[in-house]
Amino acid sequence: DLVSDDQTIFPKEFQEKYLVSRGIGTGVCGEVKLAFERATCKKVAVKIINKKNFPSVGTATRNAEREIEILRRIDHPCLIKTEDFYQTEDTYYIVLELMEGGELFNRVKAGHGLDEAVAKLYFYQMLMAVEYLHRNGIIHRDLKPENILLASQAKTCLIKVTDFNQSKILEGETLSRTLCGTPSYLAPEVFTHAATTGYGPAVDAWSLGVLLFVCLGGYAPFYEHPSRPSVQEQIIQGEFTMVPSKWKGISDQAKDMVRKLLVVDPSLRLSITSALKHPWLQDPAMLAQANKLMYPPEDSDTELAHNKRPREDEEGDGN
Ligand SMILES: C/C(=N\O)c1ccc(O)cc1O
Repeated sequence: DLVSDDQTIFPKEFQEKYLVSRGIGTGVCGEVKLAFERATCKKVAVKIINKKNFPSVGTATRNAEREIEILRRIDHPCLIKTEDFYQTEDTYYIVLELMEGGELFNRVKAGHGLDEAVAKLYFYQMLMAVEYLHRNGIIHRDLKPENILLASQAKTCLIKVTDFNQSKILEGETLSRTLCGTPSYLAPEVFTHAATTGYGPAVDAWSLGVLLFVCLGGYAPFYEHPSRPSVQEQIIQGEFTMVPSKWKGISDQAKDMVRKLLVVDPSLRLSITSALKHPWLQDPAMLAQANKLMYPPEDSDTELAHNKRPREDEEGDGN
């Protein structure tokens, strides 16, 4: 095994395929580094996860390989692709698609929300990605701004959801591990029913509601404050405030979407499918923009390609 500049140990076969560069992100479950695939110079992201954060027994490791196979088949324009997977005795190395725009977390500056039109474009793509996961039997369970990546520095860009694989690959989440991260995005039933009746895909609808609240308002709906109940209590009560100064200029339809997602009772909460039908998203210009980002026309269909080819009525040797 060779050691990279900051003492991270990488397996030899990994080093033979990838050249590791600088750190580009850190999360609860591991560090992310930029790397280059030696054969193609293609840039990738490598998530390095210390197994002690995911206590695994023999069966879990076998599960990891099986889960990797499932995840390799996951294919949606708004989901980060798992490109490769290595493990040593104490570490997982997950090679992921690189997103040049980084984390949404860095785009939603404290105190300033995104333009409503930008938030709508991003939120629609998140809904499409999560609806696809649910259709494939995967509940994300950890949707938050750090797990929403942007394809470029442009405001109007493709977004991709990541980390849906970690909890799926690295053995099912235990409630204790779920509670080890920041609870701000966790749905109420994770605290009140998870240990007994468990929880379903509606937890992702709640987290998307929190994400949309943060993108529009520029602050979190449930947050630690000395004079307030604990975040867990605020969530269980569904207590949040849309501060007028922060929400002035935001449309009533956008606020209605947030209010219908941040509903404590999962059976009454807006489902992902219903959210996609909400009036706020019936916006042809946004839908056209999102579809162009998710399904870009093939090169041969773009006007650029047309400009290169002489038209039939033009001079040319006919080839
Ligand atoms: C996890 C990940 N990609 O899969 C990633 C994480 C952080 C970042 O700045 C860029 C990235 O592409």
